[in-house]
Amino acid sequence: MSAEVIYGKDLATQIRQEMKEEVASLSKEGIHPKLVVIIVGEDPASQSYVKGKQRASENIGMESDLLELSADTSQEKLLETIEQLNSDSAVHGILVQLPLPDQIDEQKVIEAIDPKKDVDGFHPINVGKLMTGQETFYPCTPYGILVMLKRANVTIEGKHVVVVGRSNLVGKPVGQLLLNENATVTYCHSRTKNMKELTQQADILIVAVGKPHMITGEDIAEGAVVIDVGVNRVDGKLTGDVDFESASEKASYITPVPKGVGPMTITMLLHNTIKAAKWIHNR
Ligand SMILES: NC(=O)C1=CN([C@@H]2O[C@H](COP(=O)(O)OP(=O)(O)OC[C@H]3O[C@@H](n4cnc5c(N)ncnc54)[C@H](OP(=O)(O)O)[C@@H]3O)[C@@H](O)[C@H]2O)C=CC1
Ligand SMILES: Nc1nc(=O)c2c([nH]1)NC[C@@H]1CN(c3ccc(C(=O)N[C@@H](CCC(=O)O)C(=O)O)cc3)C=[N+]21
Repeated sequence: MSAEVIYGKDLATQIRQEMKEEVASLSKEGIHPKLVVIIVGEDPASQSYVKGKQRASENIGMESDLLELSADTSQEKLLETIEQLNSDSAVHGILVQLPLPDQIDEQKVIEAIDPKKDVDGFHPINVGKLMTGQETFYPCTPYGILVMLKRANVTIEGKHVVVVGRSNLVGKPVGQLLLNENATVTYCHSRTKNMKELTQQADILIVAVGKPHMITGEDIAEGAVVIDVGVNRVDGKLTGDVDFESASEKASYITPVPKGVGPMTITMLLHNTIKAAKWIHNR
């Protein structure tokens, strides 16, 4: 079998066009969705992601600010900045780019963001809502994966989903989101034994680890759907956690890196910001 490639990039372009129209129509009613991204320090990868987020917001006519804080910013200063944005009614979404420098407690920062402006969906209140199946902001990467699967007409209900990786950012929430869609979910992580036996049983395999090409054609079943979340820079080029060449010979659907999950992550961030603005205005 030769896999059909799910290009998140093309889907993202399509969805962003729809969002552009929505932003324009909200604007006529005096609602101007606005996102603020905070970045602490000068990590080049983080800089590149936040630039992408800025560009995407501007392209759909959404207001977006970037606050660049120096690498030695104190936790107190960052919390103060978040507090100001929480009370600024023109701001609907707040995203603090992770990871943060060592002097800052990531969990404290996440908990400082008003849950109604938490467009990453990382606040414990929103995590709890996702877990209990309530309407909330879904974390952008998991939500993007769900939308990709749905638009490719992949059935989720009753399927065995194997998630490799259990971070709070990606692995755990993507499993929860697909459990809510009635999948049967298995998580693998660094202490998992016989991982290959598990990945080979997956109808849908989601890989979010950060190790280039750790999953190959050998690790998957014939006809599996393979979602590659990994973004690794190898010799200056982006590559995923999945060896695309060998995996695409066996998979039924596969996502590439780049142009796969990444552009969908940004798209869902914009979606969540529009949702935040609509909620505040009871729309
Ligand atoms: N495309 C996109 O939009 C996004 C892409 N990413 C990318 O996705 C990848 C994962 O990100 P993130 O979840 O934040 O990463 P983390 O480093 O937070 O988590 C990595 C996970 O992989 C597990 N792991 C590590 N080694 C192995 C192994 N040998 N076998 C099985 N599991 C292993 C870890 O297990 P344990 O818990 O036991 O340590 C951990 O749960 C990265 O490449 C990142 O750049 C991230 C966010 C968005
Ligand atoms: N608070 C927070 N929220 C995040 O959502 C968050 C974060 N911190 N920290 C880092 C990770 C990583 N992440 C990506 C987003 C887009 C691409 C993306 O668009 N990638 C393009 C390529 C971009 C390029 O060329 O550099 C692609 O895969 O095609 C990748 C990775 C969001 N993250």
